[in-house]
Amino acid sequence: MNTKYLDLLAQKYNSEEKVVTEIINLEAILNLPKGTEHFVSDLHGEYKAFQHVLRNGSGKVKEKISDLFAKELSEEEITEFATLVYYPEEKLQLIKNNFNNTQELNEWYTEMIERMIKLISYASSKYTRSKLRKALPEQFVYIIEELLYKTDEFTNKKEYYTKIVQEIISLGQADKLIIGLAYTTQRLVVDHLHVVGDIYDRGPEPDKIMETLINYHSVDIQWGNHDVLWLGAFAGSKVCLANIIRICARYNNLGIIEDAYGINLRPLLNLAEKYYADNPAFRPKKQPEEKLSDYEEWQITKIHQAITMIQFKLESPIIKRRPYFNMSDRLLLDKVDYDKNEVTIHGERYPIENPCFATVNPERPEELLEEEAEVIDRLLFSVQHSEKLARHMKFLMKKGSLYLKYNSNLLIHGCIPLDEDGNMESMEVDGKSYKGRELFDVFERHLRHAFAHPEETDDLATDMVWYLWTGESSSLFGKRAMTTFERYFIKDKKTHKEQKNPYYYLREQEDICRKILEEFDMDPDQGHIINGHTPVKEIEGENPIKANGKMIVIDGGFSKAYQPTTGIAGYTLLYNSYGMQLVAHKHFNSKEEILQNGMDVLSVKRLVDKELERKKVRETNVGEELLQQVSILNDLLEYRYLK
Ligand SMILES: O=P(O)(O)OC[C@H]1O[C@](O)(COP(=O)(O)O)[C@@H](O)[C@@H]1O
Ligand SMILES: [Mn+2]
Repeated sequence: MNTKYLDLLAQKYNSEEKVVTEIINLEAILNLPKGTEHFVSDLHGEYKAFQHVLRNGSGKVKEKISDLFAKELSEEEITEFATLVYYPEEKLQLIKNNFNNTQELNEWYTEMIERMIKLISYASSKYTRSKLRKALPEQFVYIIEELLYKTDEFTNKKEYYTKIVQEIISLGQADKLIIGLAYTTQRLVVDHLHVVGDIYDRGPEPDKIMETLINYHSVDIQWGNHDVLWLGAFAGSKVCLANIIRICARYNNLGIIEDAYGINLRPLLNLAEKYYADNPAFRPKKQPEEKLSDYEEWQITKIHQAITMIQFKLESPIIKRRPYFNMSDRLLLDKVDYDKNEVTIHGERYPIENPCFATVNPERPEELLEEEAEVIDRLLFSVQHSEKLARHMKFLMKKGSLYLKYNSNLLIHGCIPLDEDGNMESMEVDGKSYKGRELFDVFERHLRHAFAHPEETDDLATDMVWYLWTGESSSLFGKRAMTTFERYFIKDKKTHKEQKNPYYYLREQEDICRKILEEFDMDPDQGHIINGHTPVKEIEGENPIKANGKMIVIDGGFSKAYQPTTGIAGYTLLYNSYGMQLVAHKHFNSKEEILQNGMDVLSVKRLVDKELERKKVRETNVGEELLQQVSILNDLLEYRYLK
């Protein structure tokens, strides 16, 4: 061990006792049961549903309450108490309205505080006191610790505790304390959160999800194809930018661009008003509760067309300057007969429905009008200067990666590109061929480079970010080609089909999953692949657990727009010291419904894997780090303090 480093460390641990204490502390932590990991994916802007899953810890909160209180509380009381833990502010308000006098209310407060303290004591039993302290509401740490660590045998203290609780109530602090305790419980129930991609697009509030994640105690993110699209836009890719605005227009979410991120859409609207009219193919998709005036709907329809055409035009030069992207089939603007409104795809001619080619010059279809070029430049400037978006994108970079190896599991959003025989599929980038893990690393390097150079808009790194969104060998897209053009303009549904990478049927096989785990230097006996991206079609009998449990698909099914195809809202995964549990969620309607009726949206749990012995921190990623620290501290002890 480098002695310079040890000298530096000795400044922090400047006595033998300090080193010894820290070693003992770390050893103690290593022997605690591993914390609970919570996996969610495909949130797609559905902040409220995500909040609910986070607040109830995919059912863990209620489970702990039932464990503790099943004997003394009825099912109804348990649900009511669970709701108080999920939404303390709102539930307090509702409950308080039911009381007729202060005495009744105070009795209720006393009981709830006692229950909450019991619950916290139980939920924190596998953590150190120091960790629990960090999770407690700051202004009440001292008081809660007094209440938590009371020992019932010393009954002479009982009065003292009763007094503390009474004081809290009479000082008007009971609500605050209950709210603080509720959030502490939520935090204790889940130790670490994994978001397996697709925070953005289709739903209305991705920005709020980002704020939640920024404030969350422990989280990592595996980027999804939609997240990468946003990162690309921020990193200077105009075509990614056109895509995010197109998707926001398509799902009636332009508020995200304008109101949440403060990006001015006026120039785009002016262009749209000038060149486009109503067009059924471009009307926004709405949820039943969303209302738009005819005027608003026309405006969005026009913006939708304007930005879609800009997107198609921007794709062409990239496809042409990167032949190894192998996307020349996608140069569809070149294949349109603008007089007849027909397009030739794979040798077949199709009529174009609902055309909107007013800005296209048939001689040079990819050429942007000066106005279009100006609009996209102004949009890019605005995007790159949005303070809030910058904060969100930087967080996404800091906590995110294309894949993650965590506690012997491999977490990826999309796929590992495979050929039909189950071999890693290779892709050529700038004259060199890559496959498997190496390909992931190349993709990630380019993404990070593009992000570090937002002033570059046409370099390889920036083009590669777009490739990740839509390229045939992208680990995030996982399909051969994106048929956006066909879905807007051609009636014949066979042209809409997007062929999936063989990975999506091969992943049913255990040996393929084992091979993938080995490719990532992981133990195939221990590990699992945890995958998002594709909704599990429960309706059609699809099982989210595949390949003898080696593959777990956990699309959370949060996206309302996609729920009719899945039959269930989706899945989340929990992994604690006893093993893994898959949780199936039903549709989340509203917080109000849960507050009123206590309806919880969880159902079945399937045991994915049961540990024969309870897993300890020692056997986890965190444990590995702690073990290294212990070893360094032992070196320090020997070098500095032991004669
Ligand atoms: O349903 P929409 O809005 O038409 O989007 C469809 C597009 O979304 C994609 O499915 C990608 O999004 P997902 O990652 O959510 O699957 C594309 O393959 C497809 O072209
Ligand atoms: Mn996806």
